[in-house]
Amino acid sequence: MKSKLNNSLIIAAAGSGKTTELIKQIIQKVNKLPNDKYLAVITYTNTATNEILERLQKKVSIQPNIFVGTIHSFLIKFLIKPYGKVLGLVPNELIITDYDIKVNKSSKNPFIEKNMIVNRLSEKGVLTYDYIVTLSKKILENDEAKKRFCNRIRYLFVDEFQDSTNTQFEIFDTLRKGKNSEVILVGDPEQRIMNFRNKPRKRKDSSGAKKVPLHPIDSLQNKKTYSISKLNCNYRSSETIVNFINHFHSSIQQEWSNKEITSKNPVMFIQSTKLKSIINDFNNLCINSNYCKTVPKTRFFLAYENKVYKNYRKVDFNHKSKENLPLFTSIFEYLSAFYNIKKDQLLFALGLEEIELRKKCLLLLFEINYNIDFDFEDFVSFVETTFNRKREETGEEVKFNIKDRTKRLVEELSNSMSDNYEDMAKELKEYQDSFLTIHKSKGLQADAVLVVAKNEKELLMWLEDDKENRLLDQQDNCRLGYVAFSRPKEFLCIACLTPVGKETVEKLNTFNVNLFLQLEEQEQLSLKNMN
Ligand SMILES: Nc1ncnc2c1ncn2[C@@H]1O[C@H](COP(=O)(O)OP(=O)(O)OP(=O)(O)O)[C@@H](O)[C@H]1O
Repeated sequence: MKSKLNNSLIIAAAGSGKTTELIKQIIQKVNKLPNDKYLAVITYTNTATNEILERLQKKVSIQPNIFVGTIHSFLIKFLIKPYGKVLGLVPNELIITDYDIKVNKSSKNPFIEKNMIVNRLSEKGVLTYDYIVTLSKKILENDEAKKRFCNRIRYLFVDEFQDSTNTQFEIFDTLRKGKNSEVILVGDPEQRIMNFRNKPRKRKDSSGAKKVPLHPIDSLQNKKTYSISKLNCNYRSSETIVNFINHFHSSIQQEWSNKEITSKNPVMFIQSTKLKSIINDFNNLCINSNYCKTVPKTRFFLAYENKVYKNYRKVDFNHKSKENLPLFTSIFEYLSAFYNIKKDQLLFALGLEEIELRKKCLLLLFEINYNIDFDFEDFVSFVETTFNRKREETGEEVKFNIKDRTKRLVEELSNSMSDNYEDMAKELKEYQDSFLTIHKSKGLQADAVLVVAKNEKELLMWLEDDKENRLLDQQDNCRLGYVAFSRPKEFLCIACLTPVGKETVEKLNTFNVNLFLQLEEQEQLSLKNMN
């Protein structure tokens, strides 16, 4: 007899051990899975896919009817390959590309122009990632294809559901509506920070006014179609940090659950406004047991934009072994193409010691991977100045006409980097300090974290504690604050690069944040007050 289907949305806030819960639920379902049906798990990255597969393998045997993969591989396997050709929507041979088509901003209607290019490519069998989703939706308009799709999958798990687009959700929801499958969505509404990539389109409401619709992870919480459950534990952070982040979460109040983290370090606001002093203060606080009970081993320096820490992103390389890490091989290859020099001649041609070259490669890596506002024009001069290519003998600058090739080369490099994400995470772990954008810090954790706002407005968005205002935030600003504040295990410091007003200080006080002003500045201030 078929067991009752329970479609559910699991709200899993930061540090709640989401993957552990996901694995537990998958195993329960594997035990009930009929041989002729599939259990599918949609993950957000290849790294997440591998982690889930590895952890599952330890507990159950992975049968061919278990699928774990990204949304695009899921759609290709279950919709495009079986029905795309039959329905005459794609030719026989398919090429899948993650190339993002960009049309000229000055174009009259960039949206239509992009669609035309994407459609023309698909006729030739070249499918972009975005188009895979659109095409899948089109396939599901065919009743027979829809029926077969629904009959094939018994259980569908979706990890990081907050980052799905509305169209992706409509595809998952088709399975729920088919009444033969169970859909389990897992995510955290407060960690939805990919709007810059998945911008939701405005739709007309009943009064005819154009509005951006709520993301399904928010709207489903008021409907009965999915049963809602919440993971209330926080296994990552100290009690003070859990209490602090609870002010901002719109749907969960977490409990401090990792009793091994007994320190009650206060959350600090560093009042200096110069980055150098802020970092200096943070360094001092980390080694002052009145503020931070144990000296942190790993630390994150976070900001919205990478450029905040541009002068600090140098990492000490001297203790590294000389083995060729895959990531560096990719960068060496990139440089060799960029300068048109054979790989083994790079050191000589650039006049650098190997250790120097490696340090500079790391700078390049940070620039490509962590700078989301990255500009190709600037990038050429960034590479040229970083490597400062001069003729050894004469010191004369050597110039190449490299601009045209840059974009392609950088894309190739950044693609190979995302494949190597695990290695990169390992490399980063070797360093005690990591300078990251908030986007890149998602899913990671460190003992101590410094989060720097570029101005008071940004800080106030991060500190927004009104649920309605947070829901209406289309730019992810409030949620970026939540992601950053929820990274530390033991110690959290916040700072702002512009002075903050009395009201902001009062707001910080209501959240039990302690203010820190360096002694010298305190003295200057009291002198000023006396005069
Ligand atoms: N059931 C558990 N008991 C004890 N510790 C746990 C449990 N689950 C996870 N942890 C630990 O808690 C920390 C946070 O877990 P994890 O990174 O899986 O959280 P998450 O839900 O993915 O958080 P985020 O959404 O912020 O990335 C990790 O150090 C993990 O080892």
